[in-house]
Amino acid sequence: MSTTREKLVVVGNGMAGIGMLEQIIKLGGRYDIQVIGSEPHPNYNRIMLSYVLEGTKTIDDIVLNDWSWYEQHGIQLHTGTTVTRIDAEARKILTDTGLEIPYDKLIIATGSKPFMLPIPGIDKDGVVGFRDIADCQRMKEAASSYRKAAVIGGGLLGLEAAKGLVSLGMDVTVVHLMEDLMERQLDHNASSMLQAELERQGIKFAMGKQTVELTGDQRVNGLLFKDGSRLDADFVVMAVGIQPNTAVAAGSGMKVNRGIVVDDYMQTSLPDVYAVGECVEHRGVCYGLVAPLFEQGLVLAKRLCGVDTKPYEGSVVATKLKISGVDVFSAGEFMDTDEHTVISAKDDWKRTYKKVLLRGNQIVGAVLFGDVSEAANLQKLVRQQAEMNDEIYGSIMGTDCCGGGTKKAASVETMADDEIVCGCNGVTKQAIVQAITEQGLTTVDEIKACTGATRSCGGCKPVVEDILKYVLGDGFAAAAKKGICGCTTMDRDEIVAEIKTKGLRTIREVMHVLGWSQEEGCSKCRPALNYYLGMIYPDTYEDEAESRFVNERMSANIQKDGTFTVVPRMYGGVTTPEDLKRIADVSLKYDVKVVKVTGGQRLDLIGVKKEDLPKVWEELDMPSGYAYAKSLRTVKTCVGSQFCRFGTQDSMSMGELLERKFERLDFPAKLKLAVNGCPRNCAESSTKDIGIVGNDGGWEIFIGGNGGIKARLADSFSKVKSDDELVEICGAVMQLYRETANYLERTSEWVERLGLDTIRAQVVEDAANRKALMERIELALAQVEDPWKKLLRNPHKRGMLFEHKEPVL
Ligand SMILES: Cc1cc2nc3c(=O)[nH]c(=O)nc-3n(C[C@H](O)[C@H](O)[C@H](O)COP(=O)(O)OP(=O)(O)OC[C@H]3O[C@@H](n4cnc5c(N)ncnc54)[C@H](O)[C@@H]3O)c2cc1C
Ligand SMILES: NC(=O)c1ccc[n+]([C@@H]2O[C@H](COP(=O)([O-])OP(=O)(O)OC[C@H]3O[C@@H](n4cnc5c(N)ncnc54)[C@H](O)[C@@H]3O)[C@@H](O)[C@H]2O)c1
Ligand code: SF4
Ligand code: FES
Repeated sequence: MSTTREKLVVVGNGMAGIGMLEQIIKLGGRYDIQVIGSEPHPNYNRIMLSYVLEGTKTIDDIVLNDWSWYEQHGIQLHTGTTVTRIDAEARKILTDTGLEIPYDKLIIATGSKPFMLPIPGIDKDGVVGFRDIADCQRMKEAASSYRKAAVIGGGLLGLEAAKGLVSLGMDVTVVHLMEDLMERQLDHNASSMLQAELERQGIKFAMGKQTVELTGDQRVNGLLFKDGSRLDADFVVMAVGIQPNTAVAAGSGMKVNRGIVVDDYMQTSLPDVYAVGECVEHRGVCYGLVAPLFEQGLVLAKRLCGVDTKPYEGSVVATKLKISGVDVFSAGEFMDTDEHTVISAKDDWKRTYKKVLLRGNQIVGAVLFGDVSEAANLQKLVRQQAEMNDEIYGSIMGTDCCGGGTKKAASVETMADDEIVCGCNGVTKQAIVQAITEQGLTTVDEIKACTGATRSCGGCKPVVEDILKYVLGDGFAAAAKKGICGCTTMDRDEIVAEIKTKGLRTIREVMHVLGWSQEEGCSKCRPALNYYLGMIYPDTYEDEAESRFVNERMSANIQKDGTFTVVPRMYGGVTTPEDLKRIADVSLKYDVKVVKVTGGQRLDLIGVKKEDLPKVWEELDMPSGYAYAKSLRTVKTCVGSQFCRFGTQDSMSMGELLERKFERLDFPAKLKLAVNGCPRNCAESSTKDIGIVGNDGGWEIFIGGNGGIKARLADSFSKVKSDDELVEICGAVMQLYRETANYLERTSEWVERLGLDTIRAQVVEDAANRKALMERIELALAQVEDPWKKLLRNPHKRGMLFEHKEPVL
């Protein structure tokens, strides 16, 4: 028996080709594999280029299979190499680098290229498509040297490109041929709501414009439209659709229409030659999204491994725009006709819109704007062409009152094993179930690390969570439960509940009554219990300073040389010449080593000796900036409407108001805010725990942002019309966070754990609950006092903490 393996050659090192190879590896296929790719990179997640452009991901972050993956699986990779010809008779491919590689089975996965409008000026400098890493780098470079960008095409790609360029500081106009954006996915209602939202985020639009020429000398300097009008632009991104890469296939005699024609098993018109991905035309359709290409890849991989498979019968596509704060979803049919039964709801105040289309009684399409919590569910229903019934209606249209959890579990049960749950990464229900049962996974994060599901747009997270609940059943709650430290098996919720029901009042009492394994507790549980008790009994609990971390005990940040830092409060980042003079005098007098402007717009006096701290605070006579505390740190503001010509809201005054109102309160972890006068967002709301952005009609609130190690963009949470509403929603969010977060849990983790919808339901939708939360935070706020003022009044404590010779650590 021959031991020689068959030669499998893949042309194209993109998501489709490599996704299919991953399946072959999983199925144990035995081939000698070679991959040829034009780009100089290993396989990466093309869809994440939008995030690379806006700066929230790096190229390294989006690599799907690094160089070692190819080595590990014995795959020979030729990067920077383009296949120029297929010799189907001699069964070999030829490359631009002079390679001739024989094959037994050949897979074409050459994807698409951006369609460049055939107009005069298209070859000028400063005109790019947006398809690969090189394009992305060109765009980032342009943003550092040029200011006015035009993006031609208001589809998914054009809008994501425009948002990325706005984030890079460019002045961006989207030029769109039609009157409605994303007209291939959205109806007029959703489209106009989308446009309004994107305008709020700083994108400009030129609608119904046909570009007939790109003007300029060597470099583009503008666009000329058919109606004679013009637009200045020194950088142009072409995003008017894509064209399958078929040249090599066509040149080898394969049947090619718009794409390479394949049958239901991805076979081309030539023997032993297959094709997958965007280069393919299947039953007359060329796809431009990743979910179909993973479905195609799975069928082909099974075929090549001799595993029984259903034919590929086409995909029902769903889209989600990857722009933070813009929730829009579309699946299946989206334009209503006389043949449809239409279920719809539009709320102009909340700026939400839902539409579900039925043919007969079958769900054949859906469009959502503003609230996409039902997206994953609807995507499945549309794919299954499910029959509408009262239960489904109730859950989608929000008239449901009970039993949601049970229904979700049931709907997971009816999913086919090979149904793709994560479209972006081609992960099936079966792969997730196997990962849970065989590897003992208990969290979505573990499933993400193991299977890749939820790794990209995150749209599949609710379904992954449902699968987790469904597979683990009662074990889900047990698995999720972990003691807060080694001293107890109780989690936060249980401890807080026991403190309340048993009326426990001190740390020692909690540890004793709840059976702590170590009588004195540990450095993990003591600060946590101190916080929980203070949160539960704000007006009566006696804070135990010795249970706090050293920085909080000293009300200053200790540095590596043993000195401390002093950060005076500057409300909203605004100061006065008098305060600055005092800071300068004190800095000189006490020999401050460095005065540093912090990321939160405050002044940090670094290098103050421990014994000088009380005197420094006394002479500064300014409130503490709490730079050491699990508390409200800073409210960063932009200039806003007082001075900025773009400003629609007074961000400086609002920042000051919020900082004065909520300072000094204990939180589970540090809390940072930002307030902006308009969607240009100069004070960077998206990386703050609470980010506020002014707009013409009021304010938009974002929550759960984080710019630290685990960076996370804040989610759009609520839009309000008045300053009072803004303060109330912010206060209620803060109190809910105080009451439900684990100690040290940042809002970025808290929002992911609780879910935005749960938080919104308690804070925005339930007015009575919001009021109650506000009352409780007001009670807590009534107790707070500046720690330095308090300390300076207490000579004994001052002596003990700062003039005592023993180390305090
Ligand atoms: C910015 C951006 C954002 C996107 N966002 C989403 C999203 O959110 N959701 C979604 O579903 N889809 C999204 N897409 C679309 C998605 O990325 C594509 O559907 C997917 O990458 C197509 O995979 P593919 O393997 O068929 O083609 P590609 O990923 O294009 O891979 C083809 C590879 O083949 C190489 N190649 C071509 N010709 C040759 C040759 N002759 N010899 C050697 N190599 C060759 C190309 O250089 C390329 O590397 C996005 C696309 C872009 C550009
Ligand atoms: N979030 C996502 O799912 C996502 C994001 C980016 C890209 N993609 C995919 O990448 C591919 C490319 O995206 P795309 O947006 O370029 O393609 P597209 O075909 O979806 O949209 C192109 C848009 O350009 C408009 N247009 C066409 N000719 C024009 C002209 N002369 N002037 C102005 N506008 C014109 C069209 O009306 C259309 O709305 C698509 O397959 C898309 O699905 C998906
Ligand atoms: S400073 Fe404020 S108001 Fe002015 S452009 Fe920036 S975000 Fe808008
Ligand atoms: S569907 Fe986008 S990450 Fe899963």
